[in-house]
Amino acid sequence: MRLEEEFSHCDNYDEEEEPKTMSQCSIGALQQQQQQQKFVVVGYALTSKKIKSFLQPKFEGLARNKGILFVAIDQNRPLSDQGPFDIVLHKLTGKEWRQILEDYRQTHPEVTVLDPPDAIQHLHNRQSMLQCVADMNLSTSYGRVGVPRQLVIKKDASSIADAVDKAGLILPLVAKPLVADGSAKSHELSLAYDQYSLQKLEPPLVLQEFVNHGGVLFKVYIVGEAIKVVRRFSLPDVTKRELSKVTGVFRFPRVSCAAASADDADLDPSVAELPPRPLLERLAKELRWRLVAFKILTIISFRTYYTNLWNNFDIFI
Ligand SMILES: Nc1ncnc2c1ncn2[C@@H]1O[C@H](COP(=O)(O)OP(=O)(O)OP(=O)(O)O)[C@@H](O)[C@H]1O
Ligand SMILES: O=P(O)(O)O[C@H]1[C@H](O)[C@@H](O)[C@H](OP(=O)(O)O)[C@@H](OP(=O)(O)O)[C@H]1O
Repeated sequence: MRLEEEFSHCDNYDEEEEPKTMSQCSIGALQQQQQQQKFVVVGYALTSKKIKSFLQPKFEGLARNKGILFVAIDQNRPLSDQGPFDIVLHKLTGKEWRQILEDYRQTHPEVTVLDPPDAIQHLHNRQSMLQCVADMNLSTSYGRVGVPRQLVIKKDASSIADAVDKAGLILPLVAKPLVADGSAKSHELSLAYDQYSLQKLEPPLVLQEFVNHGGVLFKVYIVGEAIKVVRRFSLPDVTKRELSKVTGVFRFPRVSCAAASADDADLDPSVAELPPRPLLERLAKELRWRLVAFKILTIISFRTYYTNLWNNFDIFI
């Protein structure tokens, strides 16, 4: 990437600020900047939903200040005729697009494709998405890292109750579409309280045991070495009493989206305590995740002593 070597600008750029003016940095430095300025060009191929949420004018301005230019890829024209790009950033799926990217990578090895289709294939399916976490079998001094017990139902809603019974999954169950392709539909989740209602679900889906976690979870963002953790409100715990009384399938909206931030909320310390940094670093390292966001649920019933919060917990991702 050309950013560090070739693009030099005034020191101390504040992420929130406009570029510095002449009076703020030396004329010599500015001239040097003009001579050396070479933008990192990011060609992007994203859905209109993603463009709206991600490419906000403020973000584009900030990127420009840092020497990064975002340029839309025209999907109706050959990729090789466009650019030149330093990076191709995409979040599209489909066989045809995959092939286009693979061909482009062959002919343009100098361009960083984020991410190569092969490397992210497993993320398009909620079952394979969590498999690497399960396979890792990570047990640290902070606790065991695992995934909620789950079952995949490919088709035939009438067979779900039997399958759940055989697998020994305990109700209530969170039902998630198997495919995770970034569409609004792929985020439509439901909570099934009783065996009989399971037939109302729509395969293909993943059924996951509901993990009580105190109504707050942690969303972890990893970019290279940088790790950022935020608190989000989540589904409330399901009590035994509620379970004995409630039946049916309840669809729920995106409960832990950015608008559901719990960072400034006055939370019980037993649910507010952030996951320990070394644990997150270990997770990122073990999984070799370089650019990712994931959620951590935990079981609060294990949180016995405040001073010992994150010791010996089951940590669910
Ligand atoms: N096993 C579980 N036990 C309890 N709550 C869960 C479980 N799985 C998911 N949830 C709740 O459902 C929400 C959405 O689940 P998940 O993150 O798997 O779906 P998503 O579509 O990837 O989410 P998002 O819409 O935030 O991208 C979580 O934020 C959490 O509140
Ligand atoms: O805003 P946070 O809490 O980081 O949650 C993100 C989800 O984790 C992503 O999965 C969403 O992207 P996709 O809908 O492309 O999967 C992403 O969708 P968006 O980019 O359309 O906002 C977000 O919902």
